[in-house]
Amino acid sequence: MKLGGNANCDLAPSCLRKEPGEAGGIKSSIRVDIGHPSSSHPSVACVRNETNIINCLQLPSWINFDQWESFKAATPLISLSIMPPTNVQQPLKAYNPPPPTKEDLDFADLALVDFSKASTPEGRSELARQIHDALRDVGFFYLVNHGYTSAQTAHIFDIASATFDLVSDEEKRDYTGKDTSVYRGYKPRKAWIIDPGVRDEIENYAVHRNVTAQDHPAILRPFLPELAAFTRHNHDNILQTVLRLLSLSMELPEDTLTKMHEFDAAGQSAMSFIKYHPRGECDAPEGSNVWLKGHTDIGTVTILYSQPIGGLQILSKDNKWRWIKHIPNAIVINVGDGIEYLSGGYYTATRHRVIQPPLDQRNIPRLGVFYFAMANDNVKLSPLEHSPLLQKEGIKNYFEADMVPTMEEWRKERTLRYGRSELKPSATEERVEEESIRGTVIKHYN
Ligand SMILES: O=C(O)CCC(=O)C(=O)O
Ligand SMILES: [Fe+2]
Repeated sequence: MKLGGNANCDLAPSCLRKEPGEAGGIKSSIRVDIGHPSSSHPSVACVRNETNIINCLQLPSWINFDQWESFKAATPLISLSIMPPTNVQQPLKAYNPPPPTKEDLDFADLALVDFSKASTPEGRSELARQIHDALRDVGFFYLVNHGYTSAQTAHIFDIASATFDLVSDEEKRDYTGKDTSVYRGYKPRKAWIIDPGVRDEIENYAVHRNVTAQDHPAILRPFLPELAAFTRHNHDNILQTVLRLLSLSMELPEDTLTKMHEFDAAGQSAMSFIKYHPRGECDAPEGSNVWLKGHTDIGTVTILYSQPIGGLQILSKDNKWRWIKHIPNAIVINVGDGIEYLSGGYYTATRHRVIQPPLDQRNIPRLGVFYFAMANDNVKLSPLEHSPLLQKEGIKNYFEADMVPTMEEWRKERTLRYGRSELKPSATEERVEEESIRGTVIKHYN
């Protein structure tokens, strides 16, 4: 193992990055840029003090975790990020979900958007029309040919499964998010109120898109390059393309929304793994089968990797809850509050919930992989008034002029209250509870 004691690391410019907004850009911690696993970017860890890179370590293929742990212990650092070489990965147990339900359920009719058409301007115009109609009529749609193979997606599910099943409760506690205004690290079961006297059985593990911006349990560390590539793919390929189509669909320049969602800007677009533990019969009051209350998503675009265990339902225009059907290796897309406010109500954030899975899948834990996109923190969630379409169709303002939140304010206020704040029963709708945030009403459905 080479432990050079100088700054002569030709990888340094690419492996260290300035923290945005910092004076002089130097922080007393180190960063390792991860690179794409399909490239030949070597695994490297760099150590820096206040001003200089003092040591770069190129990790040879034979390093193991004990050696890495001793290196870390022997190195007086404030913080350290590492991309371990991919060949120290232990193979993970494959996650094998059950087959899709055979029950004849009332499924929502979602459009299938073929992303392979997005590479040409003509294709994007066609897809922009398609997602326009899908969002106006139904609110959710599928994406296929999104660039990840079934095997790549399956391995992300293997990692998600290990995040919950192969980490001890004690270690989970060390990586549990402390700040309840942001999803980061684990959220344990029972943190949220579902019904009076009923708590959730949902475990979450949220990962900032810059995966080295937080520490991870040991089992995940060898997979950080893969997870980094995954958040990049979600952000740069899937999200940015959806945003281009959305901008076009509102007759706006194609980069209108992409500029509001920069990977490197301050913001909270993040990946999440979610595990729903089956609820015991006695844990819920008679007749309550809601696992995650009906809600709108807080951010702009939600990317949900289709998985076979049923339970996700959307509230259709006719006020009926309809199931989302599993399509292997498809992505399910919906828009959240952010797009509703930016589009002045032209696109509404469709309400959705998770209920107990159908009978033939009962008592099976339900695992999900998501990328929850948010606009840059400093984006004001006011309508894109220069859209000719919105001007024609009418623009709704959800907030008084001096109350319009930024994305950061909105996500923090919503996250802080979610599952914790007191909700009032709606005066007009049954099984609906409400809260008011900045003078706008947020509804929660059972
Ligand atoms: O688990 C699902 O299928 C949906 C989860 C969801 O809606 C959310 O976490 O916002
Ligand atoms: Fe949601």
